[in-house]
Amino acid sequence: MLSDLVDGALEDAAVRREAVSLADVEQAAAEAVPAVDALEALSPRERVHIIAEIKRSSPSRGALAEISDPASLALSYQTGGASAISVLTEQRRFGGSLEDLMMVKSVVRLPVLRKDFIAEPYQVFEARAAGADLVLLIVAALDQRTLETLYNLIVELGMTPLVETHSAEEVSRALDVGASLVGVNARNLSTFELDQNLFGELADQIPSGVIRIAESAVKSAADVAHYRKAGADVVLVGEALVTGDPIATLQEFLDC
Ligand SMILES: O=P(O)(O)OC[C@@H](O)[C@@H](O)c1c[nH]c2ccccc12
Repeated sequence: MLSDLVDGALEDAAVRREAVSLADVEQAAAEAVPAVDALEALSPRERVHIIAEIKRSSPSRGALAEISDPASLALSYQTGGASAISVLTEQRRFGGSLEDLMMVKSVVRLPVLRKDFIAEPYQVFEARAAGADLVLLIVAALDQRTLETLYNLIVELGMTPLVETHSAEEVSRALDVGASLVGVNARNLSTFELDQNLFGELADQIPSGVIRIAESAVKSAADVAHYRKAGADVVLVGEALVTGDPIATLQEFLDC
């Protein structure tokens, strides 16, 4: 499944590249408003930070929400106290687009994450050109050399990489490239299995000074408290926010 998602994302990028060349997208990235400092926005504090996600559907959960106006949902997230916004831009299985990200970026002051299956530089330049401040890199989807190349490019463009892991080995690979924002996804992207204990098992391996993010299936205040206790500085929440009342849910989760 993960390699299908990556292949699909690369095919879609190749189609966009027919319309906008690499040189043009590089130029657009260079001219974009500079990225905001996501590390500062997510730096550990007494309260948990929430990255609030905009996601219409997913291969594991099916259709979640229509979201006809991603900008207004993002504004609700900002009002509710989110520290950053994640926008799924993958089209085939998640129903997102770079246009969603641009609309969101035009209305919020919070840092915005491009959540997609990023595997080549073109997609990183596109992210910056669309206004992204953070870019997701999924360790399981990349060989170490590509991970490093993409990581360095994201940093060169002034953005922050969020490096996603799902095992002890992947955490070491994330740390080897110098990641300062490490996510542990409770969901295995190949089998879709969930393991809510994984974050707690891997958290100790992530040194202090590196921001630790717990991702996926955070559905209740109790889940937030569970991850907080296990050492999460940040939780990334999608489904619970797009299917419920976003402001009330954020406030409840922030009170943990
Ligand atoms: O909707 P949830 O269960 O709250 O999960 C959000 C987020 O963790 C999930 O969307 C996610 C984590 N890593 C990803 C990589 C690609 C696509 C999606 C994801």
